[in-house]
Amino acid sequence: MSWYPYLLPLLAFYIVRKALVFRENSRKLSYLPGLRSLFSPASPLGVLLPTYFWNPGMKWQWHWRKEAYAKHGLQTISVLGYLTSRPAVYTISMDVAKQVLALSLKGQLEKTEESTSFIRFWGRNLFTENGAEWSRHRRIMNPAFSPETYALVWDEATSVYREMVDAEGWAGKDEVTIPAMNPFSSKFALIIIGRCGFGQPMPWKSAPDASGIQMTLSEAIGIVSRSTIARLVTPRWVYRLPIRRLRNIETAWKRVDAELKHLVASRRAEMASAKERAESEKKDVFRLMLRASDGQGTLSMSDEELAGNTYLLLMAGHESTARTLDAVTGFLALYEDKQEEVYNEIRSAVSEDGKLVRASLTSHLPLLRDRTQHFQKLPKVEACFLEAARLFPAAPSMSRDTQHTVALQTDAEDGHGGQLVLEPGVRVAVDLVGLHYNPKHFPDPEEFRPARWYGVSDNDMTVFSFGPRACIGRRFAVTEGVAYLAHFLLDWKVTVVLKHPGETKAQWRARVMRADDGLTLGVGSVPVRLTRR
Ligand code: HEM
Repeated sequence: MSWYPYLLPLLAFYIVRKALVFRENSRKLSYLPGLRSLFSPASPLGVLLPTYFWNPGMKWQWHWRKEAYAKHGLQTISVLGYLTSRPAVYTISMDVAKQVLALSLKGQLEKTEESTSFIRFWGRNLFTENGAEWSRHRRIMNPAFSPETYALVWDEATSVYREMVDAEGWAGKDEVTIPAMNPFSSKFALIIIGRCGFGQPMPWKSAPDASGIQMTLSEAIGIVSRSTIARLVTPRWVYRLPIRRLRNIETAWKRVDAELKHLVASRRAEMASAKERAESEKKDVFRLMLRASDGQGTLSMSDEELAGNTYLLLMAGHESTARTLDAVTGFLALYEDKQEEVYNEIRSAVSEDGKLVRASLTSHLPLLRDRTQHFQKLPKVEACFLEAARLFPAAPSMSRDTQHTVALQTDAEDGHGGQLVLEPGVRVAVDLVGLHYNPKHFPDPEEFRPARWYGVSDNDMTVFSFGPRACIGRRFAVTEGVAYLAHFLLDWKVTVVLKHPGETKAQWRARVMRADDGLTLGVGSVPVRLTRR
């Protein structure tokens, strides 16, 4: 029997249904002007299809942001897709952002459906949970982010940097040209999270894997992080089709999954043995998390949750830092005067035996801790890392869904008459790209100006979100970034590699420092030249 006669009615049904949904969504936000397009940015088709005039895509905050907000003279706008279901509101106002993030804890706004669907791959974890469950995960994980962990991060970052220089053959050279920084920063960040996050040996030159799957763990993790968004919006069977690229993705997911389960099981066994626990001096994040979990009695974590959090740490703690390192390298190559300032600061921190002792985690860290840990301060290096993360925020938006009617207070400039009332089922996103380029909060936002971050407290480091749900790994990331940059910039002067002799620095910036989207936001390939100091 032919199915053609049913096609037209089915299509008509689909269009009418979408039109009704769109009408209902528009009603919910009828008072709030904003962006209208075929697909909304976070919908499956919106994610899969590239940015085009009818599809804002995942990079809309980059390409369409200025027009979208400026057109209506608003700091908070609505974003609706004609063919997608969830009505959304995006804000670049700090006041509104703070309320959104605070309400997340009071149960009025919760993690989005898409965020919680990560459970499908990873199991329940800190990122996917809300309310009391979130607080249980956070309580168990907090002790794992301690000064001892950061000391380990500094030491490992120092060793990995040295291994990289030797293994890549840069040690004996006066000049090295690097077509793209990303393979190095990505590998660096992966090894750091492997060693400091999970206590895995992970050498720079990793041996091929013995599990029979022809893919190293690093390769597999790279593929997993690049394909996470696509896997969220495509069914599993797609990856079993006889297409090599798709099969590789499936293999990578299996490889990482097996590795993490093995890690959980082996560390559990280790912890179960009291003797080994007493002997084990290792303080990686995973072991500390497991210890804290054991100490929580009925509030401890299950194996599934441990695996979920392991996945989370691996993904959240790897790419975001690597992408920020790419961006900061690019900016320092462009702004040579800033690089010189930073270099002088690093030189002044070198001890008499020519070594860089551990730098402080954040510039305002209590002095007492600094003294006990023999930490030094490199505020200018830290500020460069934060400024690059402002210009290219690895997590470009933080989205929540309303559970009840929510009222957000707005100021006069936002033009909503003092209050925005959102019905249940509306998505609210803090547009971190827009907020970071909002001249009200960051004057001359396009300029790389690290001094903006001098003396800023942890709570005001917007790049890591703010409030109690801010990034748990922020000090981990900052320590790693500062340690890497301090060693790298002490050895090398970094300059841009131009495409042709006539290319200006402004053209280089426009060509290279462009948004490249994936699981996280960052720049693409950063071609630089290293000249020995
Ligand atoms: C430059 C590097 C990093 C940036 C820019 C960054 C940014 C962020 C942001 C903006 C959030 C909030 C997301 C939201 O509320 O929707 C977040 C959450 C989180 N980050 Fe990071 N992060 C970085 C590095 C790290 C590292 C190194 C780790 C772990 C080792 C980590 C682990 C996490 C976790 C577990 C959460 C969820 C926290 C919660 O929901 O309570 N991040 N990060």
